[in-house]
Amino acid sequence: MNKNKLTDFIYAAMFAALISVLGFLSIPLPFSPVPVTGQSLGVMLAGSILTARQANLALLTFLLLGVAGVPVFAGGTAGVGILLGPRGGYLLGFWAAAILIAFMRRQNGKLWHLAAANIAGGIGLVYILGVCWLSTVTGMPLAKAITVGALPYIPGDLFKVIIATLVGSAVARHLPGAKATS
Ligand SMILES: O=C(O)CCCC[C@@H]1SC[C@@H]2NC(=O)N[C@@H]21
Repeated sequence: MNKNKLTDFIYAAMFAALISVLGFLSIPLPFSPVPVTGQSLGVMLAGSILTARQANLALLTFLLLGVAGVPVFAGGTAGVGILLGPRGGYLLGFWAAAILIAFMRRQNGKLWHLAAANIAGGIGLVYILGVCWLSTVTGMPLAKAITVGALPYIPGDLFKVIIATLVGSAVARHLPGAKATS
């Protein structure tokens, strides 16, 4: 295996582990099947720091571990049932979001570029896939799915955008081969 591939696998494993650990920060909401979770912060950090290829590998590893029964999904859950259940769209959204953020991030770009990428991927894309899936799987009308599956999470996820943008830009500057943001 060449050095670049090894680096990709090491970074992917580190971020799959980070997202899994942040999944234990999970707060159930009584009115929704979707918990507040730290996972999306890990997803935004992956997109903010890794290349698109590394982010893809990280999220693929995270999803495969969860499907294989390792308790990496929110609140220490696992299994294909979670992926096919009401929360599955958010999990697929995580995958797409990490790749989108990494693609949108500009080399030596401004901090607000990274913040915009985190909002587009970590909130926009995750919510679109999550809410549409939630509505389809549960039979909930779309408006209700937006009310219980998106609106309550916006303040917390905007806070995660700020953290991921500041931490991501600082870390990326010091990682070999990573893209710096100023
Ligand atoms: O079951 C899982 O592992 C996925 C949970 C998804 C939670 C979503 S992600 C976007 C929104 N922000 C949160 O803090 N929770 C929801």
